[in-house]
Amino acid sequence: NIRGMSHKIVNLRVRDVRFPTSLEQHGSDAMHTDPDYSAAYVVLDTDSGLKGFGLTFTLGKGTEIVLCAVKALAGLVIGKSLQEIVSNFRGFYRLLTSDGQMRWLGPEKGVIHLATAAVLNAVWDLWARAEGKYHAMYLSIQDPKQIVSCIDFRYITDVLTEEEALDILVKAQEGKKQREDQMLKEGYPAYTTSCAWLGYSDQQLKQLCSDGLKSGWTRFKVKVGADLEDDIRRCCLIRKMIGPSSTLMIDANQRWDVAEAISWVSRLAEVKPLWIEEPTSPDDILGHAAISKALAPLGIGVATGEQCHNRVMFKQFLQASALQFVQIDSCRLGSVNENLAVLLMAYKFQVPVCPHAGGVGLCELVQHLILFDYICVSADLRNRMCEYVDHLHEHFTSPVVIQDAHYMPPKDPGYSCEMLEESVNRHEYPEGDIWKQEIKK
Ligand SMILES: C[C@H](O)[C@@H](O)[C@@H](O)[C@H](O)C(=O)O
Ligand SMILES: [Mg+2]
Repeated sequence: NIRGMSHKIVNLRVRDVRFPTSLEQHGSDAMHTDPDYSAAYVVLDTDSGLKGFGLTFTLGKGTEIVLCAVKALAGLVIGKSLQEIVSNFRGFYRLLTSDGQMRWLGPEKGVIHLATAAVLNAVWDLWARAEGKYHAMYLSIQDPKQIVSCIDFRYITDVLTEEEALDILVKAQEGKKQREDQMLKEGYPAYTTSCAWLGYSDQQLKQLCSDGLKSGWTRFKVKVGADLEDDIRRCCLIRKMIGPSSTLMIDANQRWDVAEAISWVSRLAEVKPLWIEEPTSPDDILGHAAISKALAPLGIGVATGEQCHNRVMFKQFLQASALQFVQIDSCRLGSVNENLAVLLMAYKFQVPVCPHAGGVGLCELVQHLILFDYICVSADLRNRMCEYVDHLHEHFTSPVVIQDAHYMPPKDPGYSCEMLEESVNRHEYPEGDIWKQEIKK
């Protein structure tokens, strides 16, 4: 039992929470021109009174479909105790992802997988809270044996076996305490995407960039891909403002075909981007490999992952040298369980992990995964940074803390994605005040 209690899950509630971010073009990119940042927000109630909070990130209308999927999974969760789940977490992950009827919707991809992430994120939150009063989630994943027992190695044993994973984790125990102390002192390096959404005017870019520089940011991501001449102008403007020693990344959100990606990005080489993110279809592993090969001589890497369905695809991206930066996502993959597998594979291939964050709640969640990566797996900060986006943190009970462009480790118990009740009520779709007003307009 976990501190004397089994914490039986007696109810699962899920709510459709949406923020009208599209009104001001926050979050806009070459493919998502009107994103309303949203979440399928899950609350687990237990017989002990302890609650677990989880979410998956979606956009606007898509949320109602994710909600249906979460409800379809609820029967697999209600009635189980936390104790039962975590004593065979790999088995529970399989139960959710291998249901004989529902796996047809995936398997391990799309809406059903986003829903799985929402549910499992809430279980991880509950687990961390059950472990003790001041137990942030990233501290629950410290014991090598326990970590591997959470991972489903099915389909990846050709590159990573359970024994190898254990070996990596055991070796990384050395220096762990120093790294944890270092993180508590310095935080984990971050970059910002908030200055240069595609729908922002040049005036806005300039203002946000200069504000960003003043607050200590040195790494900036710019949206590209809709119009080449605009991209050249916007990227040059930003490069000029941030100077040659700051880092610039560009993100096309899947806009191009392979050849077009290569020629377009070659035209942007003068602004010296560190990476081009999602140049083409997120499913096109060999396409990404071709782009990586063509852009390597220009010193530009390929980054992808925010829409990479599962560990199997990450495995192939790594095998095919199709990416130079692994962008894990706390909700796209099957929660912590599947992200652990990807972190370990990335380590094996020595490819740096630079998580995708932003949206609503993604920064709150993924900070735990990247802290874990540094402290317990990679022990390396070279070429690594975690995305940060400056929207919607005020809706969380334990929002991320950024200091001098670094994520400071979360101190509150859990997985940091509990939302303020008031925020959920106001933004629930379509009944919340915010939407009643919007719909009237
Ligand atoms: C619709 C979203 O804002 C995306 O544009 C965003 O997640 C983006 O790809 C990112 O890398 O932050
Ligand atoms: Mg992106």
